[in-house]
Amino acid sequence: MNKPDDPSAARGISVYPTFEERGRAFDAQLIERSWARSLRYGISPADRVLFEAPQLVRPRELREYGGPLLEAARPEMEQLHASLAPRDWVLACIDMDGVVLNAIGKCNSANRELNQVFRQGAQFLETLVGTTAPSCALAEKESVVISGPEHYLEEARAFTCMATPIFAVDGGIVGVLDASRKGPVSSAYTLESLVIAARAIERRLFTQLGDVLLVHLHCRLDILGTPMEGLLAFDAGGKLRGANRIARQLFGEPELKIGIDFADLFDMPFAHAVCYRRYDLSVPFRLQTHSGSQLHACVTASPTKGASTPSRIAFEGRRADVAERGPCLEDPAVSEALERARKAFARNIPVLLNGETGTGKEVFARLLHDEGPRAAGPFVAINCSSIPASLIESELFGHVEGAFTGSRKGGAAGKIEQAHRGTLFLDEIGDMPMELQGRLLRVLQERSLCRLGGTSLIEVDFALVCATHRDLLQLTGEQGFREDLYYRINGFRVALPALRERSDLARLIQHLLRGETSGQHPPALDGVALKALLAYHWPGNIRQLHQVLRLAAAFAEDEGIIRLDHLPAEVLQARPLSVPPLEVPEGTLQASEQRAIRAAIDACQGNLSAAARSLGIGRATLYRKLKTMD
Ligand SMILES: Nc1ncnc2c1ncn2[C@@H]1O[C@H](COP(=O)(O)OP(=O)(O)OP(=O)(O)O)[C@@H](O)[C@H]1O
Repeated sequence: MNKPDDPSAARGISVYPTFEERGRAFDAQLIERSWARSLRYGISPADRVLFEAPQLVRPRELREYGGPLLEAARPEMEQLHASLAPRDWVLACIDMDGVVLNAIGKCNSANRELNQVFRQGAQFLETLVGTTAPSCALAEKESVVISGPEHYLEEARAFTCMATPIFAVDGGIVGVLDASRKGPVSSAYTLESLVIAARAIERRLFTQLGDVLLVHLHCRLDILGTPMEGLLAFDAGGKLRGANRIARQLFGEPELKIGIDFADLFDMPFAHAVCYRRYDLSVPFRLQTHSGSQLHACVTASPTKGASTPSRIAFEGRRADVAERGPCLEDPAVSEALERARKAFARNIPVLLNGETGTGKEVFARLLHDEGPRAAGPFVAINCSSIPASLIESELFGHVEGAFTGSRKGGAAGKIEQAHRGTLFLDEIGDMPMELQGRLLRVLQERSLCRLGGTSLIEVDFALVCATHRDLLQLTGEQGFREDLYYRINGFRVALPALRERSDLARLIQHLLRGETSGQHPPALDGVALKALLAYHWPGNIRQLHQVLRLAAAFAEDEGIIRLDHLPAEVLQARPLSVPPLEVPEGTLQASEQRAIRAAIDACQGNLSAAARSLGIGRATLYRKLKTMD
């Protein structure tokens, strides 16, 4: 074929790097095809189009018809431009008709011509400008770099430009993102940045879908939460509303038709995925496709419009105790109580914590200390129920040498003295012997104490936090606790809710699981196991939950996913009694059927084929029925 302006011939005499030198995957045929089309369109390389063609669309009209793409592209372009700034790139967002919606470039002499070429409303279609990066990327739906003489028009040959397509949620091309600059450049880094920005723009287009469930997926766990993850959007009925290009590559394009059901793609009921969102859990879990592929997934609600797209979901986690990781306090009642208690504590008002065992009373007390005005001082805790009555007096008040047989040489300071300029935490104060209650009251009133066996007064200055699982007021009525002491320690009372009453149980699970990993991702939680944990009544509260998760994470170490059989018997046995009520009227035939289906799925640990067999129905029937359930 006779090609008057063969791009490869031009390359031979060029100062521009060769394809190989640019060190990137590159399809030379893509440019040759574009040149062939440009020739066919009857354009002459000598034509002057780029600088002189009239503006096709006025900027005012652009805002209207290019609005959604522009809105999604602008923040990503600004960010990319800032990172490329020292090298005078002009970035342009161009719609599917080749019209420049927006361009960003510094106003300097190096950019003068490109700012003119990429003016708003100018059009880049192969039929008008021949081979350029944006026109070629639009035609080929592929990323492309066009350097100097690879441009069809002579007037464009002083530039290097690269463009990458932007795909809409339905898979169609919606525009391209272009980066251009004068002269030859090494392009690999810029092209990579451009592609990542385009993926981020596509993620922002998902936010324009409104209220959808977003399923983030990839076969590699470390890709989840990055712009390179697969993304599917489902409406409340489980119907597919959008899929990004990476998800389309994972499934194969024909599979992902808009409107198909979640259950047509995955071996998991949609209701389980919804369960992750309901509790706002971003813990990754395994999702099996009907073709048997195992994907890592995580579910989020669609981010609110305009909110920045998180570039990374926070999966980071290593084994660390609560003190290091910080407690989870997302239950509004708990966080509100903490806020008030902080204020009281800062004014030296004694705080009394009431709550069942394991509800986090000591964690709460430590938090008050760590965030209070005495944080630089000591935090001294003493459990009044675990020390024998005969020892508690010396433990609390200290003793002088010779106070009793076996007393320490030189005497010893008690816990109250040790808490000087810090915080004294008296746990299980309801178990303090009556006779000591009077002595404690005196210390609190006089701010001084006398060591056991001693005569001199020692001044003490400490903040006080007490805790108990008992009803102290009732105890005062039964003569088990001094009423005057009760009012003295009860400056501000906080009733810590039992775990079964907390609204942040799912968050706590996630939080504690993160602590069960050493330098890697936390174990994922199977939907059925999550439900069982949420349904259990947790008599041992957070302490018990922590133990259960620690054990389950150890059992699930090889698989990386916690399943029902990794949970202890007491959690499983309690399940049937406490499965959350179904959202269909009790007593109807439909309600009974749904209960039976859920029970079968739970019993089969989410394996739908096994559940269908146990129900005596076909798998397709089970899918059909699941579609009608939440
Ligand atoms: N908000 C929280 N976030 C994360 N972990 C917590 C939280 N609260 C408590 N825990 C964990 O739960 C366990 C029990 O907490 P803590 O000892 O504070 O409870 P407690 O009410 O003082 O118990 P007890 O009354 O039996 O002394 C600890 O392992 C602690 O790390």
